[in-house]
Amino acid sequence: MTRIAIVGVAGRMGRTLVNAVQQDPQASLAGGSVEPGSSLVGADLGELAGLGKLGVTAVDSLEAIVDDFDVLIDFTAPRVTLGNLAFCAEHGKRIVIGTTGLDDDELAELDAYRDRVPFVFAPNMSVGVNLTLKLLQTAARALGDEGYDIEVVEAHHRHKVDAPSGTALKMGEVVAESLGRTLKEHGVFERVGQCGPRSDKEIGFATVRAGDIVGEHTVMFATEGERIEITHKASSRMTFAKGAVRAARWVAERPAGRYDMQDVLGLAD
Ligand SMILES: NC(=O)C1=CN([C@@H]2O[C@H](COP(=O)(O)OP(=O)(O)OC[C@H]3O[C@@H](n4cnc5c(N)ncnc54)[C@H](OP(=O)(O)O)[C@@H]3O)[C@@H](O)[C@H]2O)C=CC1
Ligand SMILES: O=C(O)C1=N[C@H](C(=O)O)C[C@H](O)C1
Repeated sequence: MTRIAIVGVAGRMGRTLVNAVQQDPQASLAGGSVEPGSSLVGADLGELAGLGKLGVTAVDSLEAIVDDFDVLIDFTAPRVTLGNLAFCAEHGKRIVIGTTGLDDDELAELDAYRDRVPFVFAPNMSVGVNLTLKLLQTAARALGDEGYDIEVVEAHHRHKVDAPSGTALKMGEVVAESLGRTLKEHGVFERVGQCGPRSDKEIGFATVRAGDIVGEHTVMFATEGERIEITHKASSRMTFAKGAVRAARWVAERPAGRYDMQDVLGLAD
């Protein structure tokens, strides 16, 4: 049985994760945290998640539950996540990180923990998106150098704070790597005004934010006469939450290292 605690348990993903842990017979809900000073400290996690009382209450400090859990699941914000990674290093815990929007410095800071903490870090925990990454690798190798323009389009709910999504960036990176390109050199994140025609090798990104869209990603390979689109649409956050719980069970048995969902799902090259 893997004992799991959830950081940001009152958030959109936090509440969904409570449901996913409860549905998994090999996982138990060991605790959950909310932001320090939150009015939800002491709230029952089951009630937060719409499941009725579970007898496990929200805390505002991981110290309070440090002996109760084996693996932390964190879908919050970059600085919060990095603090929790340090906590895990100090206390011999494991962590699954779904947080997106880390900048280059934050990514370097995260990476520095790879020898000290077993952790899974992935911008999208769904099986479907991770399979899509493999399809993109194949498509990019076959089409990318044959005159096909590559564009990534993503759509999310109106509350999302980072753009492009972590998944869109990952999709762009996979395509770029397959073609010996980099997003630093070839990524185009804005087109406005007299921006001129596109260049052959650029990889463009477009972002939609509207209503309650859970998460949609399309990578387009377009040339004269045809267009191929590889699309993933999430219709429920449970797909991410179930993946995260699967990752928590998986990482509970692993030595220190930085892993992603391709490792968890056995899809890594
Ligand atoms: N990898 C994946 O598969 C997925 C990743 N994500 C990513 O997960 C992240 C969260 O998304 P979402 O759930 O929609 O966002 P929410 O804003 O709904 O949830 C984040 C929660 O974290 C809480 N929080 C902030 N600081 C702390 C703290 N110090 N301790 C404990 N809790 C804290 C917030 O509380 P408060 O509201 O009080 O500030 C909030 O409840 C985003 O980066 C998103 O992109 C989302 C879905 C899937
Ligand atoms: O913020 C979200 O909601 C999501 N974020 C992730 C991302 O940035 O890729 C994954 C998913 O699409 C939902």
